[in-house]
Amino acid sequence: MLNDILGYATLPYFLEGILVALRIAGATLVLSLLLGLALALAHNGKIRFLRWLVGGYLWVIRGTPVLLQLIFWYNALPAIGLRLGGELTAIWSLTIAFAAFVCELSRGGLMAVKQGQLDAGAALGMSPATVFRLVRGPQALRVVLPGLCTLATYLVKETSLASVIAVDELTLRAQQEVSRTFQFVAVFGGAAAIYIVVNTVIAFVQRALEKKLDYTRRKPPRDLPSAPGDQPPAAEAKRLLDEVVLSEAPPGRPHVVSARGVVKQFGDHVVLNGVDLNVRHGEVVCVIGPSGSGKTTLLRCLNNLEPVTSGVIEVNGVELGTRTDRSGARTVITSERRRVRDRARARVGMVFQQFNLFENLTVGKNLAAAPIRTQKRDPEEVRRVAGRLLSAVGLAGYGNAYPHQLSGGQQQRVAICRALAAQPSVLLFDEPTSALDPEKVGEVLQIMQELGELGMTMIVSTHEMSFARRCATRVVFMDGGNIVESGTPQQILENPREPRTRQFLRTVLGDGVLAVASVPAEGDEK
Ligand SMILES: Nc1ncnc2c1ncn2[C@@H]1O[C@H](COP(=O)(O)OP(=O)(O)OP(=O)(O)O)[C@@H](O)[C@H]1O
Repeated sequence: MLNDILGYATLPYFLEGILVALRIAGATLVLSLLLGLALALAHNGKIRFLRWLVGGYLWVIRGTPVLLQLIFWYNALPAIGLRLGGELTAIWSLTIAFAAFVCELSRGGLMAVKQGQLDAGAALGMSPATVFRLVRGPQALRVVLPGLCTLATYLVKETSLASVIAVDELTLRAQQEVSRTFQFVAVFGGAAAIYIVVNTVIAFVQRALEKKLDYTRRKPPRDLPSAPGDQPPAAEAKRLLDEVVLSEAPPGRPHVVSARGVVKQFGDHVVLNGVDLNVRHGEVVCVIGPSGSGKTTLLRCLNNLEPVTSGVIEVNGVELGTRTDRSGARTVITSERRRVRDRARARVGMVFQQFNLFENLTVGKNLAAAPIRTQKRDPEEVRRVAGRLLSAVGLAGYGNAYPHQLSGGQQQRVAICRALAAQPSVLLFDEPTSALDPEKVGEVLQIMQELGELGMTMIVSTHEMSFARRCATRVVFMDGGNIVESGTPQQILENPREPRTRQFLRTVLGDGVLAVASVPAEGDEK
């Protein structure tokens, strides 16, 4: 019996049948991948009509058997004048059926990419298409690959359905052979063996692809320093950083950042309540305040990651998120292309609390992505600057490492280098040390201090009062979406005017720290 099965499994007539099946499966896979991805993008997109259309398509396709769809198209296509023949009809029908699965898989993959990855790309001035090509697509592919390969094996088997419309593939040939010889165990056994071999090959390909695409499984580069490198002395670090810090104020522009009457609402919740903030070139502004006071939201508005509800923000002479015409009338910019262009022109660098390094790219590529892809700078020059920056933060030799191979402190140092490599006009830091172990906090603050001393314009949302005291040129206290008061670190941290500021500082610093603690000001709360 085994010999009979083997005989049928190697029968040229059957092998030709599996070739037909593979032709249908291959063409269907490619076409359904393209169609499914387009459907997923439309389903996740902003055009409501397209979302409904795709939703309706998924509803019908998922709700009906593939066999019924195949027979329907076999009859419907000639009725509308399309005589495609059995094989092409099978490809058409299976593509429409399987694109629905690919669409849902792709949507899952796209949604699995963390928002922070997309924010980091946008903050670097990248267009959504560039972020998709470099970051979102590869990361989503890693997630959907096992599902796609399962779909491919399923597809090879489902080609057998085409036998009902007389496509001469393996299952039809096996049926014909059984009706001739009545040896159904040997014939169907032989056909099954062929399907199993093909799907085993697909499983091997899947494993190889998973290994290649799964950046989290990559081994650290051989030349990675075995012990974490020390940061160079401040003078040396500053010499290396000097090249990327804009030391001269741009002529005729008093403020690098100017926010006027900024209101931000999420639904009915007013998070920023008419914030005014002007920052001159070379200033280091530390924004402090209780949790929920709107610090992060302010930084995200300054970078146009969040559109403002009203008010105006200008960075580096570029109005972000709105357009004011000659009569002074202001309109919100809805065009994504325009928002991306403005963000790239304003060159706002951003360092996030959770680092948000591109997980699928090496350290070197993280630094080079925006300067090369978006700013179109010379790749050689970008690589040289990237090397200098990594040396300045004690990470020379880490260019080929992946973010997950670094400690939190190292990742945050790379994130600062990435923002600097794009030559920002201002650097925003959103609680850059909050996610770090206490002993790693110092290494990040040291770099920030060096940048401040070099004249980098920075706005830092922070709970590190000692850093604010030491490095800030101005401290801004926020509460309830308002700037309550601002002044020099001494004024705000040692002698605040406002009762709410005193109350906050007493909570975070303790009672004895405020010079004024024993001298209640007029209106101070008991
Ligand atoms: N996308 C959003 N949708 C709805 N509400 C939001 C959104 N982002 C922020 N908020 C709300 O805005 C308020 C201010 O949040 P924000 O993160 O700016 O505060 P924060 O001062 O940075 O706080 P923390 O110091 O804890 O980070 C909070 O009440 C928060 O719930």
